[in-house]
Amino acid sequence: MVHEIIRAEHIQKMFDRNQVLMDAWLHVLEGQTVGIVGLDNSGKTTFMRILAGQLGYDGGDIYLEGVKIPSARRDILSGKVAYLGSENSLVDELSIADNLCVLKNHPIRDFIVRKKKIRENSEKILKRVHVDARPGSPCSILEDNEKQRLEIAKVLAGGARLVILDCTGHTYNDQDIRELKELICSSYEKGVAFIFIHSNLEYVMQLSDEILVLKDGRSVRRLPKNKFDKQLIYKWMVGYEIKENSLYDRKKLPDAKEILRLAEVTSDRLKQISLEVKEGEIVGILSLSSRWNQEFIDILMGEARIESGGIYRNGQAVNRQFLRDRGTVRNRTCFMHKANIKEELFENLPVSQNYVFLAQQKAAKTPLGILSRKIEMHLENEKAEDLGFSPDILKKHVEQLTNKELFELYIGEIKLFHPELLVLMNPTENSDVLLKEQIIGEIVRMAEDGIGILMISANFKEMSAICDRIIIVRKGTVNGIVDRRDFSTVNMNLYLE
Ligand SMILES: Nc1ncnc2c1ncn2[C@@H]1O[C@H](COP(=O)(O)OP(=O)(O)OP(=O)(O)O)[C@@H](O)[C@H]1O
Repeated sequence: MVHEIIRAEHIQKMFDRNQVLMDAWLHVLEGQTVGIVGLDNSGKTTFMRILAGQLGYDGGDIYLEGVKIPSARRDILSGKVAYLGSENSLVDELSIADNLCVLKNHPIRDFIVRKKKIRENSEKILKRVHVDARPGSPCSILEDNEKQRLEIAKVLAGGARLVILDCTGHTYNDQDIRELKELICSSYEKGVAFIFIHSNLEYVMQLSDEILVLKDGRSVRRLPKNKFDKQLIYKWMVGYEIKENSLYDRKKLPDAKEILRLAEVTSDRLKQISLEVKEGEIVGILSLSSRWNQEFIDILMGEARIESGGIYRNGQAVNRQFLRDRGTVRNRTCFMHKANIKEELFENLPVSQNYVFLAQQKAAKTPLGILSRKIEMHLENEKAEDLGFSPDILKKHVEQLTNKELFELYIGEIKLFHPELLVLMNPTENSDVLLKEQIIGEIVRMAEDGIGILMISANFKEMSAICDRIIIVRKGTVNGIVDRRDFSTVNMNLYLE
């Protein structure tokens, strides 16, 4: 007989006067993965944190392994349900073995025996989760997805029966999804179950046995695997029909000049990378390594050194100082990594004041004072609409912004700078299907305005909707360049394997 691990009925939750969950329900059986999908703010994370005992709730019932759990006994849930969010809990500076700390409740009688056991157990776990590293190595050497698999193994070793993977903001590629699926399936024999949340519906469909659609705080549909249908699921999520990754018309600008060129750039992780971006072009880089991506960005931003090769802007060789000076009259570059947007802003100030700082940076660092109020008023009165967002956003503090508003703010900032080069890293990461369409549409419009765009992502489908060509990076080097007209016929996986 298949056992039920968790069942939740009519869950309700208020934050202040905001009713976030109205009627959320689900049940998960042993040996099953349930995918949960819904637009941003539909209440997925709140619901999951309630199931994991991290948050209380105002109405409804939760049953764990058939037993009703009193709402005051959240500790029972947190003992059996592990919630793994987008931020991983491993400490980069500690060794993998220390992070796993697999020996629980052992009296430390013999330090050497203990160390040996920890190492042996860590080796077993590393092998099981297909991570090719030594237990003594620091966690910082691992890719994000390797860290996630280790975390799963860790919570399972700690006795979790339900593992919730709330990874909306996590960047996966097909290989990562295959590895994750293998780990999930091999864990079923331990009598456990999983919940998987991600903004990429295809990944959710690949990993799940059932999908639950959450809309405005209510569970609205539950579908078994043989009924999965992307368009239908989007319709339930959004409320009307929507097409994802529709192909955009891309026109080449006549006499477009070269904006950026890399000639055989080599560094610690980059091996002889050559590429160019012209005005109005969208050039994709399909790379599956987050560490390679980071180093590539660091080099483009002058934060990391290159060992050989050259970087050219508008045909001129440039140095690190020039690259560091982005957003200036000389170096009209904007960089957008959605996950980091907030880091570039002052969270406790209203949006309008953030713009004052940005505008001042642009206007050669004029002192604050009358000028700032002038810019603020200008923004409030005229500029907000030009920049594409509602005046209401200007008054909000950055920390109160929704995902959509943050994006609009960022686009506003880009427009304020009129860059000639825009570097994007995973631009639609952590966005629901509606916001994704908005972001992609905005990128195309900026290219039409002549901005040269370099888009780094692991999402081929999305890139192929808008890019003029895609550069495929494998093991640090360019493994192929595919032109737009060949996107539909070329099998990208061949370049990545
Ligand atoms: N601690 C909190 N205090 C006040 N409001 C909150 C809190 N946590 C969440 N909310 C609100 O609850 C609503 C639902 O948020 P939640 O994160 O559960 O949705 P979600 O579907 O997981 O969205 P996303 O995919 O964007 O993470 C949002 O309006 C959010 O602002």
